[in-house]
This record gives sequence, C-alpha cells and structure tokens, in this order.
Amino acid sequence: MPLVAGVDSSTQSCKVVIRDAETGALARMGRAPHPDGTEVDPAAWWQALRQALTAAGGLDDVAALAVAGQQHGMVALDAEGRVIRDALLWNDTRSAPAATALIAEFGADELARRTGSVPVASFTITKLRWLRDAEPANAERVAAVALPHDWLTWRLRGFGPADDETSPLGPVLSELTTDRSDASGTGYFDSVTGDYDRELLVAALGHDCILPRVLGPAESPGKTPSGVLLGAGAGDNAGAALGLGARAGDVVVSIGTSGTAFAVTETPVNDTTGTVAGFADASGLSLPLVATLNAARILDATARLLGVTHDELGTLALEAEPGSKGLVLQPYFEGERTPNLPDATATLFGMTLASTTREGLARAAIEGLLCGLADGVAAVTALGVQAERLLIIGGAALNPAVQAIAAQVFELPVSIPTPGEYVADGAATQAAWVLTGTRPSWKVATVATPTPDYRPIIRQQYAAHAV
Ligand SMILES: Nc1ncnc2c1ncn2[C@@H]1O[C@H](COP(=O)(O)OP(=O)(O)O)[C@@H](O)[C@H]1O
Ligand SMILES: O=C(CO)[C@@H](O)[C@H](O)COP(=O)(O)O
Repeated sequence: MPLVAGVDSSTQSCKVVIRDAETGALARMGRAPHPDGTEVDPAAWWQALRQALTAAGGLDDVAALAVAGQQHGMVALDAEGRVIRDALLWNDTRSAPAATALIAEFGADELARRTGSVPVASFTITKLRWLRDAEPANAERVAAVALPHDWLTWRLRGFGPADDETSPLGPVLSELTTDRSDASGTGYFDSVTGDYDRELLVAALGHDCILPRVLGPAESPGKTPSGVLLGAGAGDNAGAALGLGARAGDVVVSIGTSGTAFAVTETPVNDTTGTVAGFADASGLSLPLVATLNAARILDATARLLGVTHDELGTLALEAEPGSKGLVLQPYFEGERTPNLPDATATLFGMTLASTTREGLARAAIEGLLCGLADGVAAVTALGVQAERLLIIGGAALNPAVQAIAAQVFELPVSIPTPGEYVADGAATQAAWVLTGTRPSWKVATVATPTPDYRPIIRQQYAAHAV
C-alpha cells in the first residue's frame, strides 16, 4: 500500500511520521529541533522540516503528506513573499495589551459571537495589532498573513521568495492555503460560516491583506514539485484529535510545550468569559479548547533545579504524599494564558521545614501542572461537553509519575495512549484521507489506565491560592 507522511511543526521541534495509508502501520520517523524563544525566523522551521524529512528517509516512496503545526504564530509576508520579521509565537505575551484594546473596542461578547473566542495574547489578531502599533513600517509592508502550517505547506508546494532556490514557483501569495482548525485560532475567522472577518483583520493590522484560502478536511492544496499530494494540514491540537480518533465522551489533555484540554463536539461553544476557545476541529466539527502557557517545561525547570532527569523527578515525586505536605507550586513561569495573567511569575506556597524537600518539590511541580489542566477540563465540561474518559498525550505524558498523579488529580478515568506523535499522526491521517478519499480509522492502543485514586486535597490546596 502507498505510504503517507504527517508532520508536526511544534514549538520545540519538527516531527515526521511515515505510515502505511491503509493499515496505519508506522514505517519510519524523523525529528529535528526548533530554536528556543517566543519569536522565531520561519526559515528555521523550513530547515528543520527538511532535516526531519531526511531523517525519516525522505519522500521518494511517499504518495501524500500533510503538515500540522503550532497554532496562532504570526507569519507576515511582503509582496515579494519574504517574511517581514521573525514570527511571534502563541507563547509570546507582548501583545497582551493589544488583546485588551481589541476587547475594549469590540466587546468580549461580540468577539465571541463573531469568531467563537475572546482573544488573549496568543491569538494572531493581537499580534497584528501589536505590529501596527510597535512596528508601523513593518505593518504597512504586510501583503499576506499566514500561520506556521500554512506557510510550510506553501513552501512545500514550491512557493516562496523569488531569490530562494527552494521556491521555484516564486511568491504567489494567492496560493496560500489553510484549514478551518488553524484559521479558527486567528481571531478573525468565523468557523460557523467559514468566512474571514475582514473588519476585525483591518482593525488589527490597519489595512486588508491576502489571507490563506480555507480548505475543507479532505481538500488538497496541490502537490510538491516532485509530485507528492498534499493535505490541508491543521492546527496541532486538531491534528492530535484526528490522530487519536477522539470521539464523543473523550476529553484530550496534551502536555507538551503548551498544556491543552479539548474535545471534539458536534456543536460549537461560545464562551464569552474567554476561558474556553471555540476552535474548529480538522474533520468539520468543533474543538472547544483551554490552553495553558506552562506545561512540560514546568517539569523541565524543576528537574533542572533539582539536578535530576525526568525519570528521577518522577521517582522523587512518588516518594512524597498527595498534597506534598501543603507545598503548592503555582507554575506561571512564562506568565499564563488560562487564567489570563500574561505578566505572572511562578510562586511556591506552603514552605515549611516539613514540606520543603526534594520529594515535595518534585510532586508539587507535577501537581501544579495537572491542577491547571484540571481547571481547563472543568471549564470545557462546564459548557456541557460530554466527558467519560481523559486521554493524556504529549511529551510529559511519558512520565510514570505524571500518569499516576493524574489519576489523583482528575475525577475522570485516565487513559494513556501508546506513546507517539499524535499531531503528526493526525496530519498523516489527513494525507491518507486526501489520497484515498476516505478518512482512515487506524487503531490507537492504550498503554496505561492508571487506577482511579482521586485525592481532592490536591485541587483544594491549589484552588486556595488562585489569583
Ligand atoms: N519523560 C518525560 N517526563 C517529563 N517531561 C518530558 C519527558 N519526556 C519529554 N518531556 C518533555 O516534553 C516536552 C516536549 O513535548 P512535546 O509534546 O514534544 O512538545 P511540543 O509538541 O510542544 O514541542 C519537552 O519539554 C520535554 O522536556
Ligand atoms: O496555543 C496553543 C493552542 O491554542 C498551543 O497548543 C500551540 O498550538 C502550541 O502547541 P505545542 O507546540 O505545545 O504542541
């Protein structure tokens, strides 16, 4: 059977999976790192994608490919198809005042009604407003705005600046494409009507510009110059939902650079408080989602501080008792998005001689991480979303202590799917879908279902320090 490739161009790295289009069997994988920082030259993503494809054995025997990627990043292009400035990523909070200004101008209810979400600093629209105000000369040059997966798909088709040898087809901006899921994170797209809201775009950027054409789930933007058929691609969380085959009753928690809690629903949500974003999924449905800025890196920072590996951090954490003897980490290392506290910093509460131990700190880090996500799950289910089990994915889900403590923090039964790259798998699913005309239903195995062990003390202590 033909092979298909899926790409996850995420915050920290680019991952490629190559699978059999019919069975979904994994043939090969590749990966390459992305630079650190909350603003990145998209050229680094293009280079990492090409490196990861090479590491995965290349595309010579691959029939179709799709790219999923980190949401919201602002890729501003000039009329010659050049990137105007480094892309501002979803976790760059400098546009928080722009979010406040847009909400003051239009009203939170009106923005939620028109776009499904009330924007925070992560959303592309706020980054465009920041550009207009902070770098007016750059804003004036903007001829098109794309998201990371849109831009990479365009580059794969052979488009790009005229003087770049990897873009033989040149700077044809009207050939930019996106999909509903990623467009729904811009803040100027209505996923119910499928239309861009140009009034909001102009209010943010100061003028109209080319936006990528929005493709349906099984629509192709075209081929690579060597003839590989391309899928529409997706935002990474929608990609993960597709890769997992998430169905009614599933709530997915992803613990990567970002923390997210989301579900696939038939009906769109409309949360005027701004806690739950009313995103679209990659199959034609909706994807209500809560995101935190702080997730796996909470554990990276704590492990670094304690001078241990991730596994050792987990072992230490399981040696402390639930609730860490009152030690609570409010883990807002990078500010926070949910709750919306872009300038917050992390704080450790409840330090006593008894609680201030290496074991307690390791556990408090995992408990703080999971409590933020439990609040996210609660916000999604409070909107009436059906929740029967939690699927936990992402880099930190690999940690046995995260799995065990999740069963103490979440009230829902927890399932850990086989460790894998579910965002890239979702993109590979899109590639198979566009190739065969039928959405594949590849099997996803579960490796762990930790015994439910709910300990209310953990969330009670965390809630007591809520800002
Ligand atoms: N065993 C582990 N325990 C805890 N964290 C881990 C473990 N393995 C990887 N990670 C963390 O997971 C993160 C990467 O997760 P990933 O889902 O690939 O992120 P992203 O897709 O956002 O780039 C890194 O911060 C990494 O340190
Ligand atoms: O901002 C969001 C969702 O709204 C993040 O989920 C980004 O999409 C980044 O994803 P990762 O790189 O952490 O997977």
